[in-house]
Amino acid sequence: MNPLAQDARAAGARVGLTGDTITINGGQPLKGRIEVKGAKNLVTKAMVAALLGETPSILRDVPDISDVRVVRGLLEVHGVKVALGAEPGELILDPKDVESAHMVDIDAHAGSSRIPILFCGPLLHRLGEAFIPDLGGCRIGDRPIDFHLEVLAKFGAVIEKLPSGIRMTAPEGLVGTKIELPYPSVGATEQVLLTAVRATGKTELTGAAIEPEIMDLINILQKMGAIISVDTDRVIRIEGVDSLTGYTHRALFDRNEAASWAAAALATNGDIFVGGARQPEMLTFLNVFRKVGGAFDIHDDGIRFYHPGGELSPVVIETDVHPGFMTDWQQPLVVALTQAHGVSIVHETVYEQRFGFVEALIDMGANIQLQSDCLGSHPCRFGQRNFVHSAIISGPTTLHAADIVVPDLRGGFSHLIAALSAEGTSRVSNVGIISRGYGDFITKLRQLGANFVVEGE
Ligand SMILES: CC(=O)N[C@H]1[C@@H](OP(=O)(O)OP(=O)(O)OC[C@H]2O[C@@H](n3ccc(=O)[nH]c3=O)[C@H](O)[C@@H]2O)O[C@H](CO)[C@@H](O)[C@@H]1O
Ligand SMILES: C=C(OP(=O)(O)O)C(=O)O
Repeated sequence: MNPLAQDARAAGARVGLTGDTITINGGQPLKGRIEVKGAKNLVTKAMVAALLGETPSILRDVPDISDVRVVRGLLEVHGVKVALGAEPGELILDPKDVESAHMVDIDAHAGSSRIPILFCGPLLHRLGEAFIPDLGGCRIGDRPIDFHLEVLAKFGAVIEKLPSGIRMTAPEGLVGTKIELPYPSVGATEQVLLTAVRATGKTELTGAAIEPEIMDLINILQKMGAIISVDTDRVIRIEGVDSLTGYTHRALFDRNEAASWAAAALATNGDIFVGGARQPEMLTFLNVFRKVGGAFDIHDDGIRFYHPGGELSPVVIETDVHPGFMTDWQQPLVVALTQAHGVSIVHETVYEQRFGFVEALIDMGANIQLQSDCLGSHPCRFGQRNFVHSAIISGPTTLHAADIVVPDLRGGFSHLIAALSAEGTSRVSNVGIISRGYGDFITKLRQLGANFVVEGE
């Protein structure tokens, strides 16, 4: 097994996933309606924000994904009572016992998600100390946390690196500051927000990320009593306040999940109505989907994505920070691009190693060449550094069945799509990792008429 798959398998095992291998009889269009819930990349941060409130928070449309379970476990370790609310997908997060909780067993969640790093600001405010275990998340590059540590140090955190993780204290409290991010990192922007809202005085962040999930986190923090303005040119200003209350919020839908099902509709010649998907957050994706030859209808309650017949066309894509084409969308779309007539190019500019999933597609018959040059109009941070971060996809190619070990979340979903579009029977293992970000995906595949068997069921 390759090291990536080993990491992924270990991460899956850590969060207790079952039904890890599925056998797929491909070659049939996916058709039907599924619903997407709140975004993994917002919900997990919204759960952390509840730590900042003096009163309980209510979060709605929480998806049943393992990243939510990991963050729930971390919050409970820190004394937050987490209970299910009256409506399906509703969580009630009560932080009143945080001060009296002991930090035990936090290491049990090490390596399962990247979220623990975002506990630092809230815990420093509430307890004056924080311990962060080794982080997980998809292995799609080095994934350093230098921006996070620099940001926290600027607020006044004292950081001590230990063999088992990172310990932080704030002997003088946390004080607002001026910060400039060298790259608009989603996580580092969230770190600033979650720390600045309760810091003493004002914070000015330039070079901020402005993804829709960040804007929704800002909505939540404002509901809690924070004062945050988002100005032009990636500048966010925060005025610290003395206390925050809990919030009630319905999470933004998961645009990454929606784009993945859209790509599945295109690659399998299918027709999928994604309930809960909205146009504004998907504008950039929809343009590319249309250029490739996919069709969509926007409805009040979701978006219908379908293959309208005819040939698919090649495209040139560069992934980028918002409002660009999101990095999490490229893997599922690449499967559809193997069916386009001509040469497509994908230049990945956000992560330096996000083409690990391509090896399995090549084994299945795809014609994909990987390059370390920047194959796009923008030279990126990875050019001239031997990172294989551009792909040339020549199509159409018939995909045939294979045995695949899923390497990471989005790569894994793209492997599912490939197996569903390929003729024959594929065995896809380590699918548990897909539950990190795709709630109930086995049920949804059934709703869409996929022909597969979960081993052991
Ligand atoms: C849980 C979550 O929300 N994950 C999303 C988040 O990840 P995440 O928040 O980890 O991604 P970032 O935006 O921080 O990373 C972007 C780039 O900045 C670099 N970087 C980041 C932090 C740091 O301290 N130093 C540094 O060099 C990263 O290596 C990467 O090359 O945004 C990514 C980019 O939209 C998405 O793909 C992930 O799905
Ligand atoms: C890379 C991803 O997530 P994470 O940052 O949680 O690993 C993803 O959602 O595709």
